[in-house]
Amino acid sequence: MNIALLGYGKMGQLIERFALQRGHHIHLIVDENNRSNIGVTDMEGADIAIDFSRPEAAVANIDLCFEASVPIVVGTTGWYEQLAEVRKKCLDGNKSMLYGSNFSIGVNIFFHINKLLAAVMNPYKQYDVQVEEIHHTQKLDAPSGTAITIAEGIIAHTDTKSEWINNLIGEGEEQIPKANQLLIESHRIDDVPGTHTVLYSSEVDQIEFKHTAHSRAGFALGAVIAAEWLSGKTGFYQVTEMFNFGQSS
Ligand SMILES: NC(=O)C1=CN([C@@H]2O[C@H](COP(=O)(O)OP(=O)(O)OC[C@H]3O[C@@H](n4cnc5c(N)ncnc54)[C@H](OP(=O)(O)O)[C@@H]3O)[C@@H](O)[C@H]2O)C=CC1
Ligand SMILES: O=C(O)C1=N[C@H](C(=O)O)C[C@H](O)C1
Repeated sequence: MNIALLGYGKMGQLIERFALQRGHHIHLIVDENNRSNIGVTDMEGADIAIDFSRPEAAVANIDLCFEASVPIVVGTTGWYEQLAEVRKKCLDGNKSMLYGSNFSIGVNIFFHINKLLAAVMNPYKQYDVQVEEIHHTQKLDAPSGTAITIAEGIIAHTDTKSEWINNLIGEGEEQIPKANQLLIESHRIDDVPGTHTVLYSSEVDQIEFKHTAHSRAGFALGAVIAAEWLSGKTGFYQVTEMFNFGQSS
């Protein structure tokens, strides 16, 4: 495939490496030198675009791909308050898009088991649940997109929780969650690629369910595989739809 890379930072550069390894061609790289001039004609000849840019840039990049009728895989997080609007544009215009807070296979297995675990824990009201995420200090958004997906999976399977709140540790006063609120605690520590933990705590014990990324390689390879999966499809997809781990909701 001819790939347009929208964003050429830590992830964009790694995605280029995996894409070349898998026999793809990099058709266009949008970086700080050319991003103010990119238009529909620059997208001509691209079979697919992969966006790993910045929260405030993602939606404009998606719009450009819709206008150019180039399918787009979006890994950028921090723009999900506009998700419903983007989904409508995609479906109304008969365009093609796949997005996901995390493209690694390990985290997608984690997402699946997280929902099963939440359903198992639901009757045991003596346990309170919390999500923790740790990322490098350059991360722009908090909580991480992955932590939001985890929290949504728990809320969907837990009677007592109806919304999440976030405390970014070290940044201002911490909120105390109400009984219906699921706390996501965010920590920023140099060089951490991404660690997510779900904790169920009672007076007598604690259950911890944890995923630790050792590098960004799983995210980058997953994004290239997602582009291959989206190729030839029309519609609006989430990364979780690429996997079939058996019964889930
Ligand atoms: N879904 C997943 O599996 C994963 C998602 N992510 C997400 O991907 C995003 C990028 O992460 P990462 O690569 O680590 O971040 P980086 O900051 O290393 O790279 C982002 C790059 O995008 C550039 N950029 C800014 N504006 C635009 C624009 N309008 N068009 C194209 N590029 C632009 C930035 O340039 P400049 O610095 O000049 O602004 C920067 O080079 C984040 O939102 C992160 O949360 C990260 C890992 C995995
Ligand atoms: O910014 C990052 O680095 C990451 N962002 C994604 C997120 O917000 O969940 C995925 C991964 O954890 C790394």
